[in-house]
Amino acid sequence: MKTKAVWYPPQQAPDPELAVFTTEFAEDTDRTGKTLNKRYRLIRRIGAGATASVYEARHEKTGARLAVKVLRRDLYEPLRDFFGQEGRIAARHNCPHLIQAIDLGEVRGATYTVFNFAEGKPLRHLAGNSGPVSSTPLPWQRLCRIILQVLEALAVLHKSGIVHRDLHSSNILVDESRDDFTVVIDVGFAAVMPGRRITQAPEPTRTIYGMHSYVAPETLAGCPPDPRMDLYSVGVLMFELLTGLEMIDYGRSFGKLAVPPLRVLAPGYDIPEAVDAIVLRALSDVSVRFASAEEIATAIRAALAEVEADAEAATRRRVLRPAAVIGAGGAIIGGLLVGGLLLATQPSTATLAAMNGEPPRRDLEVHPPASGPAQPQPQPAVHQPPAQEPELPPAPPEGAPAAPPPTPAPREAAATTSSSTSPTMTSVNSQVVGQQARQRVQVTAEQRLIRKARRSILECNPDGALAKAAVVIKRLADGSVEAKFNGRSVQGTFGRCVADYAKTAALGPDGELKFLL
Ligand SMILES: Nc1ncnc2c1ncn2[C@@H]1O[C@H](COP(=O)(O)OP(=O)(O)OP(=O)(O)O)[C@@H](O)[C@H]1O
Repeated sequence: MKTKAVWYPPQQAPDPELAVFTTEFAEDTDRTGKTLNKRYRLIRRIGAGATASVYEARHEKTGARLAVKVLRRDLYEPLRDFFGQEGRIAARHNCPHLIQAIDLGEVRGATYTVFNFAEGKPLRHLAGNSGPVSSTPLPWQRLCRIILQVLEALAVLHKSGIVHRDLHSSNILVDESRDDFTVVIDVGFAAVMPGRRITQAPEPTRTIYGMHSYVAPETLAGCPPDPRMDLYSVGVLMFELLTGLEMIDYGRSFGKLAVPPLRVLAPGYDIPEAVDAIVLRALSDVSVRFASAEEIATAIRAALAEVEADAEAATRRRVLRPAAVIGAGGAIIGGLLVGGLLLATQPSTATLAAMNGEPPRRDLEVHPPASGPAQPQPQPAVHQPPAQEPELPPAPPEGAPAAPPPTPAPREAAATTSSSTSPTMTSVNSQVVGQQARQRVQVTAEQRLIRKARRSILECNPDGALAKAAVVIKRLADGSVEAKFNGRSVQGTFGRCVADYAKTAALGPDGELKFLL
């Protein structure tokens, strides 16, 4: 089964009475230097928000490093109990990736919660980004490893009937000195699902908390808390950190939004289609979204394993070839060279399909990273979600021929909105992924060359017309390398830049690469 990156537009319109409030708040009293209940010495304030101030603190007796969150005294009275539940939620689990509360108290009318101190910096600051949104994409493998830890924390919350509701890139702390150890903080907006309530505090009704673009569409439509709402936020996190672009606020863009594949928005970052498919599915209508944190985690692990299998196979080939050559003499050298050449010049099925008259890909404008962050353009809806949960097709039997590699989806087909194109869902079946891994091994050498060529060409900043060109790169009889775009040579700055890359292209004699940019 192919892993296709498809986005299914959310079907629920935001509640028409939805009004957006940006909370204005007065400066909260800074309690730095104070000791709460003779126990917690507040060393410095590390955060001040709408509901609380957070301090780095020391336990007077044990010297333990802690974080103490003191609710604002002027907090709207009915909300005080609600936010007070954060400590109870954060104390009832044993997950290293979820912040743990160790005490609750009150001092002169101020309610406070004591947490273990989580080292690290907010996820959005990881790649040196200091703005509200990460503007430099994180390498996908690194991000996936961080997200797996976030999903572990979510799985624990969800099993206890709790929805976090405020997952965003500031509420995830990542410790680079400990191999990106990740902790999810701030369960202050969490909702406890009916039947699992742990306090009698009334849930604020008709009020939606959270960071605009991270809030799931069905939340804005007024649906009751559901773990899948957090999975939408995971999709937004991945989208923003993989592309360096801000996710469009669904509440303000209902009906106008389409989420294009991430590889189109962030060319040159080698985002595999499997990861693209995961993000688009997480951002899709709730009926087709992943059902649980574990389900996304399984899909992410499969994507990581697939790439690792590719890399291992490539290493094995690199190690095996010279040994065989040395052991068997000149005749085999000739054979291997021919074999290697065949491998390098054999276009993948996808390339062949595209080059053989199938409609070229008509994705969005391609924005090379060098030209600065691009904004996703409003597009027509891509697919309607199926009426019910789509069934995953059964895995092919062991030994069955591998499915053909994904063919670039023509935009025209992708833009049809109804039953004409039945949606294909991401399969998380490991057997199928295994098939894909085996099949990809056969084309890895060529894929690697194409990847490098694409990246180098995109770094030359092709203009809009060339950004989607069919490219042919060929070593000529005189040893030089020629690059043609839609059958034509290119001139000017772009042409010179491409020519510089061509001089370095690792193509054998008569070698040729064909691909869509
Ligand atoms: N346990 C912790 N360990 C280390 N730092 C923490 C911890 N808890 C919170 N912080 C720091 O304090 C900041 C504010 O924390 P938190 O998000 O919980 O407060 P908040 O008042 O709910 O903030 P906001 O309104 O911005 O969501 C965090 O961004 C983080 O940098």
